[in-house]
Amino acid sequence: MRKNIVAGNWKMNKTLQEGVALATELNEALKNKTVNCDVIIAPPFIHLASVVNAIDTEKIGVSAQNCADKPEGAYTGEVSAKMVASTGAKYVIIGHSERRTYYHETPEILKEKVLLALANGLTPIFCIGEVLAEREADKHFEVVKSQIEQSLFNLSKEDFGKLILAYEPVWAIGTGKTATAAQAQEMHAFIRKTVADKYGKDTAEDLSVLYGGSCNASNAKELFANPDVDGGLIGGASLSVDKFMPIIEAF
Ligand SMILES: O=C[C@H](O)COP(=O)(O)O
Repeated sequence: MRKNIVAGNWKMNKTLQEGVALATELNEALKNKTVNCDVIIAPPFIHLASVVNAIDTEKIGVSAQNCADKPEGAYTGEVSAKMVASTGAKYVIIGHSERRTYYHETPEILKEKVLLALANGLTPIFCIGEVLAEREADKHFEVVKSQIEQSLFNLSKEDFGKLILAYEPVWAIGTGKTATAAQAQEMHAFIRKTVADKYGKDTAEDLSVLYGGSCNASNAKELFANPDVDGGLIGGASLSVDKFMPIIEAF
């Protein structure tokens, strides 16, 4: 079902102690509050179980930032979707541009990760988005469509309906350069239409599509006010409760 969602991707930040402290502080801040969105945090793998134990997971969902493209076995250093699920985490970010760029994750690899996440009961938060050169060449719609087609259009309608998508223009990530509300709305509407053409209007209307890229307390309200923007995937501004709470409260 389509929901408003604010998700914080901590990336490679915070020691275990700092991460548990941040999660605990957020939990306190949300304790007696009614908010108009689901809240998710995505700490590093090694924090997952401790964070799950430190918070009320009915109020804050926990996500991994990645999972392996293999179910189990001799893959040194990898963490499987099954292991992620065993910590109590319910979500996993897949296809973040940092994984695509720095770790050379291809559409085929991402396709496997999505299948394994779903098979283990995790909700994938699947990231898509163009780099600056692609936007400047007016190829951003084509690029985003092909990212969706290549890694997700093998899914059944039922499985596709379990996904969350996150549109993150790569040029806006960590740069302080946010997409305008109009640019975000235009792309989110395009994403929904792409999904509708393949799976039908009902699936597209039920899908939550988040925006990510320098989203913060000052621009969240304007971004989230768009009809096709269902929330945000927040990096830098999710690393302190003072910065993250106003984004949650932008709904
Ligand atoms: O996953 C989060 C995004 O990459 C956005 O990061 P940012 O808010 O630091 O730009």
